[in-house]
Amino acid sequence: EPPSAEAIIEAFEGVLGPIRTSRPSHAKGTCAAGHFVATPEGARFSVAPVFNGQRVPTIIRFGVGVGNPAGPDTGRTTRSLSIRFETQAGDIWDMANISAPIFGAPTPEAMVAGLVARRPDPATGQPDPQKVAAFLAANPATTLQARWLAATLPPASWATTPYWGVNAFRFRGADGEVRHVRWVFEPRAGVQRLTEEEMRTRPANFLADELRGRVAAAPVEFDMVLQFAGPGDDLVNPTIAWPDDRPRAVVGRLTVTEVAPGPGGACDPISFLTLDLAPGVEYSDDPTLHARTGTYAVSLSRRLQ
Ligand code: HEM
Repeated sequence: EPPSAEAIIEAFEGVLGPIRTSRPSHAKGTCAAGHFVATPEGARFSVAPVFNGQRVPTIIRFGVGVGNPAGPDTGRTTRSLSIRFETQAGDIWDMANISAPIFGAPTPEAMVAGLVARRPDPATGQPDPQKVAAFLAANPATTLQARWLAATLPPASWATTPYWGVNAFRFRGADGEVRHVRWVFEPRAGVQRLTEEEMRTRPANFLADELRGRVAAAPVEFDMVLQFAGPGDDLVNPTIAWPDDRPRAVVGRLTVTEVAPGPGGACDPISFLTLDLAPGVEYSDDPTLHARTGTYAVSLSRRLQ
């Protein structure tokens, strides 16, 4: 039995304290808005309404993978791009994507065990380094994302990094065929990362103003690209990326046209994980994907109390 949503939230709260107003993960963020338009390839690979080629309004949240809303924009953590699509007919699809191709836990059990191992020791207020080391030694898959982040400089802008959906999904195409896919949002501005020097000198809160400046000059765009699973590709473990040479298709373009002038906004009362698009887009059997649904809902209800 995988851990319940309540058990997962309790594990987060054991490390970060009670959830009150901010998210326990990607606590820092800025609301934005724009629209999505699918390509003909999008309509070919999914019968979901979002891919019908019409302009679909979106509510967007750009985030930073920190446990505290005051965390720095310059650290070797993930950045995020969360999107709510809402079609003219009222179909809603929410997704939360990160700036790394893999996740930090292979299963919900490993995620909970990792959080429990990092619970601060009441005597010191710090996690017990021995417990953390023993957990990592016993769960090497939980070190893969941290290794990727250690080897990759952080983005210079929210507009200059790819964002991966990470979990596998099933797309039902216009031909009736069901395909296992993962997606990535590729920045039309190209990939640009901070230098080591800039990591030290950029202010802790540079990302929101940088994005406001960019969008004031011209919309910021991303191509949504599907990657199709090949034979033997892992469909249930988000710590394993699929090989780069798998077939791809550009299925749509996201255009960011507005950035909130300050904190808060329309993205805050959303937990970005609603899937209302069956039969065009469905969950894979990945247990970490299934664990997200209830957990995001519980987190939302606590932070909106
Ligand atoms: C066992 C698996 C996972 C658990 C238990 C989990 C848990 C959570 C929770 C509790 C939140 C806060 C939600 C809210 O308050 O609205 C969150 C946010 C987030 N998670 Fe996960 N997560 C999991 C897997 C993933 C994966 C695989 C990704 C990779 C794409 C991911 C990316 C994000 C992002 C981007 C956010 C911020 C969403 C926003 O902007 O509101 N998570 N996660």
